[in-house]
Amino acid sequence: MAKTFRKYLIAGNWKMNKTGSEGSDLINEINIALGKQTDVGVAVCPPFTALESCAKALEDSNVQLGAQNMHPKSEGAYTGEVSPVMLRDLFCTFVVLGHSERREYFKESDAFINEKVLAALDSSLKPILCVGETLEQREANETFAVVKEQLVGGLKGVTADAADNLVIAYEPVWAIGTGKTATPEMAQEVHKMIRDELSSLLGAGAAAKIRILYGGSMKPENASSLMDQPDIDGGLIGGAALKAKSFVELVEIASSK
Ligand SMILES: O=C[C@H](O)COP(=O)(O)O
Repeated sequence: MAKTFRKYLIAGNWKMNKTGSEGSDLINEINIALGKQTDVGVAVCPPFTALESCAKALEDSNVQLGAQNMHPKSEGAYTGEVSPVMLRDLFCTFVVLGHSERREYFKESDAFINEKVLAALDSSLKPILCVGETLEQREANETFAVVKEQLVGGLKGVTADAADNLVIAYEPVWAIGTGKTATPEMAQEVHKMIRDELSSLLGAGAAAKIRILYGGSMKPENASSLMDQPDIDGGLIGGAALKAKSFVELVEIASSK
C-alpha cells in the first residue's frame, strides 16, 4: 500500500556480497515469492560486478535494479570508477549515494556526494541519498545538526521537480549491521526533521512526495512498527536483504500497511 502521497519502497543494499551467479539465484527466489506485486516499490542494489546478471534475472520482474555508488562524471580517466551512463546501460533505476560506509572508509564529502546526486538526476537515475549520525554524535546531541548538514550539502542545487525521483535514507551509523535498531519513536523524530528540512529546501509539495527510508538493522521482527510511523516510507536493508525469505517478508509487511 502507500502513505497518502508515497508508495513504500523496500530496497536491498547487498554491499560487498554476492557474485553474479549468487545474485541472480537470489533474485530468482525473490521473483518467485513476490510474483508481479506492484503495491510496494522493491529494489535490489548488488555490487557492480553482479549488475549485469541481476539485470537479466530482473527482465520480467517488477523489482528494480540499483547500484551502490557511482562517479559523477560520464566518462574519463577515473581508474576503477563507474559512471551514471554505465549504470543506465545496465538498466539501473536507483543509485545509493553517500552511504556511511563510503563517507567513513572512502572519505566522501558532502560536496562530492552532491556532485553525484546532481549527476544521477541528470542521467535519469534515482539517487537514494543516505544521511545519519554516529553514536558519538548522537550522545553529544548533534543528531539533528549532523543530519541537516548532510542533507543541505547533499541536495545543493536540487530543485522541487526532482521530488518524484529522489529518495532519502536515514541510517543511524550505530544501528548499521549492529543488531541495534533505533526505536520507532527515535527514527520518526529524525524522519520528521528531515521532511521539515526538505520542505524548507524544496517546498512542502515536494517534501510530501519524497520517500524517506529507514536503514539500520531493519528486519521482519522490527519493521512493522517502524513503517507505521508517519514519516517512514520503507527501508534500506543490508543484512536482511541477503536472504530471500527475510527480504520478501519485509516487502509483505510494507504491503500489509
Ligand atoms: O544500506 C543498508 C544499511 O547500511 C543497513 O544495513 P543493515 O540492515 O545490515 O544494518
